[in-house]
Amino acid sequence: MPDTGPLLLDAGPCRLRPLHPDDATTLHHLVNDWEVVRMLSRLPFPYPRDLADSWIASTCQMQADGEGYHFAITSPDGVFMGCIGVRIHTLPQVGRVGILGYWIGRPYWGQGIATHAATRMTRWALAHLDITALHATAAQDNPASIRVLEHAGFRHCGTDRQMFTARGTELPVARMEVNRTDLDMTTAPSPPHAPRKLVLVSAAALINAQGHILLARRPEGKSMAGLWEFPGGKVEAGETPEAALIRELHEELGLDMARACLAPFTFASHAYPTFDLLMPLYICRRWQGTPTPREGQKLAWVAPADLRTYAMPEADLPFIPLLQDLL
Ligand SMILES: Nc1nc2c([nH]c(=O)n2[C@H]2C[C@H](O)[C@@H](COP(=O)(O)OP(=O)(O)OP(=O)(O)O)O2)c(=O)[nH]1
Ligand SMILES: [Mg+2]
Repeated sequence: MPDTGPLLLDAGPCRLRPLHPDDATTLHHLVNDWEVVRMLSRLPFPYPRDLADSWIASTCQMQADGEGYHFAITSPDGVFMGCIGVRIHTLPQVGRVGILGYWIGRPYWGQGIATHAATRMTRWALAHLDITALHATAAQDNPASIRVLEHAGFRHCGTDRQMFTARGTELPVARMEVNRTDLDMTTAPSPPHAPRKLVLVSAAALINAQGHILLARRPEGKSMAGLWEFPGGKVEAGETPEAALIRELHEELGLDMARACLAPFTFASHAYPTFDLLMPLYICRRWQGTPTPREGQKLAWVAPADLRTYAMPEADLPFIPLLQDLL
């Protein structure tokens, strides 16, 4: 089951919350509009009233099964304005991806609501769901929707043709995609020709009595959100790598430990698109306290054989066989 946390999200001037059966009347009133439906590939026009009920029921089931996460888009005082959702698909070679879809009722067009909702949903989905990327399509004659996706961080990755049920025909669509690296590039742009930055990070493989390793999921809002990492953080000016790690493990997990409990194991040296990472990894088997997520991160004790099932930052991948050999 993915880590979905409380499914109530702030998205600038709007809120996202799960759909409930009481939404059906308003949802039907807003979506049964030719100007809305003609841009949505799978919806019929007219949109039957009972389809609103069965759709809402199916979103609850999809969420319970971990197959889709659908939200009502509301104003801060709860006025229903549209829907947004992610459906999980497993693609050959690529693995699990989310398919983003949304619509806004016509009275609420032109206020940037779709952009706020899609931006928040994209960040949430990549931080909380076990997917490698989000995909979306938009009809080529719907430039407003293409712009929404661009603002949310999606890049164009081709064109296709898709059936539009309401229009009774196939139409050309823009295919768009965003992954975690794309988001990091848009949130931390570096000027062209800026010198590359070397970032020094200390990290720990905490190993418990069962020989399991503690991984932490980087929370929404941080770079690489949604990837599982070894707890730790950046070495600050004037700090030794060990002092930085002791400080980070206290700040992030509430643990206390002695310098002598940190055994240097190996290091990562990795060129990310926007910086170079140098990261010593220490082994630690003794500490005081129980690891407690203090920064909203999810924690998991992972058997060495299962490490590959957790999506990790690229720099960490060489650690996996070394830790499996050690343990
Ligand atoms: N802690 C940790 N960071 C990693 C790992 N692999 C990896 O590429 N990194 C990268 C992600 C970040 O770019 C950087 C660590 O930065 P961070 O955001 O965790 O730093 P921090 O804990 O000091 O947090 P902040 O105050 O800067 O937000 O190193 C890893 O296994 N553990
Ligand atoms: Mg950190």
